[in-house]
Amino acid sequence: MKFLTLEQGQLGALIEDEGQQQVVDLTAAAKLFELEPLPMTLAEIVGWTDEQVAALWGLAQVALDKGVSCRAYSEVKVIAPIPQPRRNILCLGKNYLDHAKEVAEKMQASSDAPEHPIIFTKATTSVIGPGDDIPAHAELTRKLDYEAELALIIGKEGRDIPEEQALDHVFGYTAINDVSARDLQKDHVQWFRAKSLDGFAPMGPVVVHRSVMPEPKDIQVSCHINGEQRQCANLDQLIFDLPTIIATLSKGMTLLPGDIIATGTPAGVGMGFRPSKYLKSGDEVVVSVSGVGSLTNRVV
Ligand SMILES: O=C(O)C/C=C\CC(=O)C(=O)O
Repeated sequence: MKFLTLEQGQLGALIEDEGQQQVVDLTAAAKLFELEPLPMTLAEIVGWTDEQVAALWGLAQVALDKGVSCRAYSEVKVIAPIPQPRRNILCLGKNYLDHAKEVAEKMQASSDAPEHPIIFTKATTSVIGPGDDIPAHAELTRKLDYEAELALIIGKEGRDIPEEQALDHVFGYTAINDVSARDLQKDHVQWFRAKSLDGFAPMGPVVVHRSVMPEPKDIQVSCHINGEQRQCANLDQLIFDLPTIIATLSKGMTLLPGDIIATGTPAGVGMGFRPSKYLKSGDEVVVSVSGVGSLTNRVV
C-alpha cells in the first residue's frame, strides 16, 4: 500500500496495474462513492487503524477497476507526502559508522560511533517534493551536500514507547534527502540552520504503509549524483536501529501522528571525498530507498 500527495494536496494511492503505475485520487474517489470519513490528505490518514487503511486501499482498487479517478503515474504531479509537517522533522546525525568516520576529520569531530543518538531538527519550511528544484543558495554556501535517508512517519501518538512496541507507532516509510550546507554547519555549531534552508528537505515520492515495507535487513538506502553512485548501505548498518530511535525520542517527549523522523545517512556524502564532491547547479540528485522508490531533484 503506497500513498502519495497530489498537486492540490489530495490523497492518492499508487497501484501497480498490469505492469503500469497508476494513481487513484482517493479524495475524488471517496466523494464519488459518497464514503465517510472522507480522506482528504495523507497527513489525516496517518492516524488511521490498519482496518481503515485496508478499506481505503480497497476503495483505490475499486476505483481502478471501474476506471474512475485514476491516471497514469507519469501524468500526475506528485508533491511531498506531508508538504507542511505539523512540527520540525526529527533527524539522526552520524547514525552509520562509516559516515561518522568520513566526516570526522573535516569537522574536527570524533570518528567513534556516538554513545547516544545525535538528534537535530530541520525546519518544516525546508520540505519540497519529488521533481522540485533544490535551491543552491550560492549566496550563503559553497559546500552544498546531499544525504540519502529512510524517513518514518509516526501514526500513533506515544510517550515513553518501549522498543518492543516502537514499530507499532509507525504509519509508514518514505525517502528524504537531508540537504546540508557544510560551511554553515561548521560555523554555527548547531546543525539547525545548515539543514533548514528552503528546499533542504526533498521528500517522497510515496509513503509505504508499514504492513508492506520490507524488513530492515532488506532495505537499501542509496544516492546517485548525475548517475554516479555515491552512497549505498543497508538499514541493518544503522548504529541506532528504528526501535531504539523511536524509544529514545519518545522518552519524556510525546511523539505525534504525522511526526517525521529521518534515520541518518550512510557514508559517501560529498564532504567525505578527497577532494570533496559538493553539489553544484545542474546536478541531478536521486535518493532511493527499497520499497519506496526514487526521489529525484535537481540543484538550481
Ligand atoms: O559536524 C559534525 O560533527 C558531523 C558532520 C556531518 C554529519 C551530519 O550532518 C549527519 O547528518 O550525519
